[in-house]
Amino acid sequence: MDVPYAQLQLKHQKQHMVLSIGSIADDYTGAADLASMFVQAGLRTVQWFGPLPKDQSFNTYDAAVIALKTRSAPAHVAVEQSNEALNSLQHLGAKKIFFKYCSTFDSTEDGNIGPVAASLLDRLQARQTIICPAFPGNGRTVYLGHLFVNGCLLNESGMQNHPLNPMTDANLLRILQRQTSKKVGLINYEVVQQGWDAILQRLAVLQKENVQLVICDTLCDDHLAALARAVRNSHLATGGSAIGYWLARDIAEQNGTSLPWKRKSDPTGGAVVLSGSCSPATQRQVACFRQSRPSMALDVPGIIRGDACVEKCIDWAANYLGESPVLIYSSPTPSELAAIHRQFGRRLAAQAVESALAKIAQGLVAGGVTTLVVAGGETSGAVIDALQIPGLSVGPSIETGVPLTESLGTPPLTLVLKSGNFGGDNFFAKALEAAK
Ligand SMILES: Nc1ncnc2c1ncn2[C@@H]1O[C@H](COP(=O)(O)OP(=O)(O)O)[C@@H](O)[C@H]1O
Ligand SMILES: O=C(O)[C@@H](O)C(=O)COP(=O)(O)O
Repeated sequence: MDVPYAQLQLKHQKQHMVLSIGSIADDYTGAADLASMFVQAGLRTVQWFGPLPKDQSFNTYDAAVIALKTRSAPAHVAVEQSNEALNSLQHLGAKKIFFKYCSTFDSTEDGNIGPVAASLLDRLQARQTIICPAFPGNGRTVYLGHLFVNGCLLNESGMQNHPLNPMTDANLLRILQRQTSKKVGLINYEVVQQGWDAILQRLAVLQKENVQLVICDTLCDDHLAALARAVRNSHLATGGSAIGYWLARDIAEQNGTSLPWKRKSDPTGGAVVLSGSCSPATQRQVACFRQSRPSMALDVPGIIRGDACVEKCIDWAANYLGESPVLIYSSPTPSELAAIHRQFGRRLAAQAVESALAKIAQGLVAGGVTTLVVAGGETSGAVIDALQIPGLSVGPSIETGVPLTESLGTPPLTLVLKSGNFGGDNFFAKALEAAK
């Protein structure tokens, strides 16, 4: 049975427990997106890479977002890591749990949204959760269970060409039901439109029918606000960062205002942009930045052959450090990407690019770089892991879903982790300006 959320809040305060909400995100940029929403809603937020350590205090934060790299992992690995993350959040008293996945519902053949959501339900002994990927502010809406990106069906939005998780179906009921044995259902827009009490009633009806995973039509922010209000007392909610914002706002309104964010990092070292995203928005950002700043494309076949491409990029970038930020990228067009996949295989090529960018990041930080803008979720995961960054203090948004952050640990670095499809054409310059 779910306990009223307000009662849990009181219990936390009495026991000096700190986290009002704990989240598990399936990739690093998605986590940054969610963390930025929490901050915007008024919660002091830490982003942590992996389970929160038990011997460390997080009592200066209202919210924690655990970033995992599970989006493209085998389903059993995603479930195992998500469960470990859940344990660590529960240890800190976070009884409101939010599972964050992509607003384009990025999935593998086997999951991982269904298996992870199902496992979290079981572990929390919760009977139902909403499935709410929509992000109307960024053009992602759900209508009659179908996901649209800027008015195009998901499978016609460019996501059908994604290098790791090509999305070739827009029907969320079909996608999710393929991933889990738990029953999947829908609350359609006619109900959502009527407001939170109608949603609550419909959830109760579906619960009687043993529907545990409830996809929610969402066309606008009013729908998100109503959905968040309807699940105020649920232990588990799942979705994109937009529903995360409304859940956090509900909590922040009860908690009061948070303190302003302060930076400790030195912004005067060198700055680089590393991009391994092939998404259309990143393609445009790469093209825009290249017009006015030094840039170098990765030689992917060379990397796979074992040529000294990484060293070449580091040496090249070193010439500019202190003078100008530089861009190092691999953002091939869909046809170039298809050719690479044919020649080397999808996984091998992706891993080679991730590993090269991660090594370049290591070399450049060792050489004095203190600001990194990284484009792409998997790419960010590889870079953060290579730099052994434990967590981030999350600051204000540069653009929707992309916050300015600072690494925890020494020396602090200024970091911007950008989801592939987020940001305007001039995003890289804007992020570097915000990082100054
Ligand atoms: N030339 C390339 N050939 C094959 N894979 C590539 C190439 N360039 C980038 N990739 C891979 O594409 C994937 C992009 O995913 P990601 O970084 O999550 O970006 P996004 O946020 O756009 O999804 C990464 O695994 C990256 O290594
Ligand atoms: O929900 C979203 O769209 C983002 O938060 C996100 O997860 C994007 O993933 P990547 O494009 O792989 O960065």
